[in-house]
Formats: sequence, structure tokens, C-alpha cells
Amino acid sequence: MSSSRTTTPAVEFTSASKTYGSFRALSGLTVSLHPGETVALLGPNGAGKSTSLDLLLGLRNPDPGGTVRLFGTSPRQAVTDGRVGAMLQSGGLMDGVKVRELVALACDLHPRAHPVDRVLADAGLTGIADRMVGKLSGGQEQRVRFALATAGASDLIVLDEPTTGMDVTARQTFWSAMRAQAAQGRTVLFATHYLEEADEVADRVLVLHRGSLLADGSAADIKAMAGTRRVGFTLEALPDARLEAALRALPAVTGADLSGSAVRLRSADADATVHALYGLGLYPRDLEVTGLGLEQAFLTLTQRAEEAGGHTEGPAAPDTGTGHPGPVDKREDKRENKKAATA
Ligand SMILES: Nc1ncnc2c1ncn2[C@@H]1O[C@H](COP(=O)(O)OP(=O)(O)OP(=O)(O)O)[C@@H](O)[C@H]1O
Repeated sequence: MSSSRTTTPAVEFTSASKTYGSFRALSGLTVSLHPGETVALLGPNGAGKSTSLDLLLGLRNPDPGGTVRLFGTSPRQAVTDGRVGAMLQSGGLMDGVKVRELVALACDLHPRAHPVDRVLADAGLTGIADRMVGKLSGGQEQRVRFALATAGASDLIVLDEPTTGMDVTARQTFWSAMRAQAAQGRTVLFATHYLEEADEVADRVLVLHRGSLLADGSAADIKAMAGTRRVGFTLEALPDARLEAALRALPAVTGADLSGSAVRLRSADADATVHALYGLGLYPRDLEVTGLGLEQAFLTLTQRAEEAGGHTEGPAAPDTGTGHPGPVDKREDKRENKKAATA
């Protein structure tokens, strides 16, 4: 989408792979992110999202032959220069200090630090600045992580499942703070399992599947790529088994959900489906043809890729099938040097 841009990319993966033992978690990723973009990184469990972020932050090195550059320099250099703020899933917070003290420490360490009070305010922490970090709720801890990621004027903000554990209000506050960061020209890259967040917030969506880039475009592009639409209507009477079978066998129908006389079909060609529906001699009421939400589109694309046999030799970890997994696998032990990037 950004091929005409001439500025140095904020992030540039070139043929970046990552192999753990004989397992290839990331396979030849080539993608560039440009200054000011807000990009969501989506993928089923085990797709390689955290691995990509680890490479991007210099916490791991790509396999030989691939490169990752941030603002034209190495990830380590960009982190050292204070150009990157990161909010990661793992990495414990210091328990025995107050919120303000921890945020002040992050500001002290940042080469382009913001005033502590501003960072606290932007993260919604002013009211709990004197509370001990060890006494915070999960959602409050996430806000502290956000404050640490925005302690200075970083050009790139990297967020790994930032709203896990936040309630709805905290989530809204978080994203409005994040939008403010993006409005100042920062590049924001976030991995998430909350597809509605990606839909609402991101101007670009990357879908990873088994370590390969499956889709790259706006949320609308991704929905269009899935190519499936919903056809909903109500029948005049309850369908018998024969009619139900006929509905399921309509052309292009890829799924059917019947509840009493209400019918919801998924179709790869809504025009053909609706045409044939009338051909059955039915008079569907309240006929509605709608596009898929991002979550359904994501599931359709990843399932399709799964059926096609995946894209890499690495087996995918099981997906929850919902796009909303429960507790996130944190795997703190496997990060080579997480704290360096969060400091
Ligand atoms: N240190 C490691 N050693 C061996 N395998 C690993 C290691 N780290 C990750 N993997 C494997 O690599 C694959 C990609 O993992 P990664 O954490 O990047 O996925 P993810 O997309 O972030 O998943 P999730 O949504 O569950 O957080 C997974 O199959 C994972 O089990």
C-alpha cells in the first residue's frame, strides 16, 4: 500500500526467518511499516507474532540471510537511541516501588524522556501514582506497562496484546491514548487477539499464519479477501429436513445456521445464492446480505490457509477457533533479553 513512499521505513523485515531448533516459527517475512502507520498484527496462537516482535526489538536475531531494520538502523541501535517504546506481554514489573517511582525510572532512562507527570496522566495513572506496583490489578499493571512504553518521544511503539486484562472502559481509554500517540506521527504496531480492536484502530492489518504473511491491507481489504458474505432471511414456515438440506446445498454456500424459521447462510457468491434461493420457490422475508466482520474474515482466511496445507514447514499451534483465546501464553523464559527493550 505504501510503495510510493520515499521515507525510510520505520520497520523493515527482509526475508526474516526464525528457527527454534528444527522448528521454523517465522518464514521469510518481508514487510515494511511506514512512519505514522497504526498496524495490527493478527494471527492464530503460534503464528509467529511474538517472534516477529522479538526480532523487531532486537531481543532475538533472525536466521542468517534475513534482516530486520528500524529507521534504517539495527533494532538494538534504535532501542538504545530511544526510538522504540515497547509494551510486552511478559516481563514482571518491579513490585516494591510506587507507580510514580517506576515511571520516573523509565523516564530517567529514556534519551528523549517526557515529564513524569505527563506520562502518568497520559496512561491514566495520576490517581494511583502513589500505589505500590505489587498491589495493582491486572488492568492497572497494563497501564503501567503502557506508561513505560511511552516514557519518552519514541518514534515506534510496539504493543504485544496490550489490552489483555483490561475492562471495557480501560480498553477504550487505552486506545484513545494510543490514537493520540499515532496522531503525533508515531508508528504503532500492536499484536492482538481482539479483532474488533484491530478493526477500529488499525489503518493496516497484517495476518500471520504459520510464520508467513497471509494478508496485508486495510481491515476492509482483509474482509474483501475473505470473499464471503452473510445471507440472512426468515422463512414463512419452519423448514423440514428436505428444505434444510436444499438450503445447505444452495450454490456457493459455505455454512448454514438455522434457528426456527431464521436462516443465516455464509456464501462465497451471494448473488448466486440468492438467485437460487428464489429458484427454490421460497419467499424469504427480511433478506439481508452483509459482509463479514474482521473476526469472521480472519477465521475464513486462516481456515482456508490451513486447508490448503499451511505455508511453512512449521506446525501451527492449535487455535481457539474464536479469535479470542483465554489466558495468553506468556513464555517468559524464551525471551533472550526482554528487559533491555522495555527499560
Ligand atoms: N523459544 C522457543 N523454542 C521453541 N519454540 C518456540 C520458542 N518460542 C516460540 N516457539 C514456537 O514458535 C511458534 C511461534 O510462536 P510465537 O510466540 O511467535 O507465536 P504467537 O503468534 O505470538 O502466538 P500467541 O498468539 O500464542 O502468543 C509457536 O509454535 C511456538 O511454540
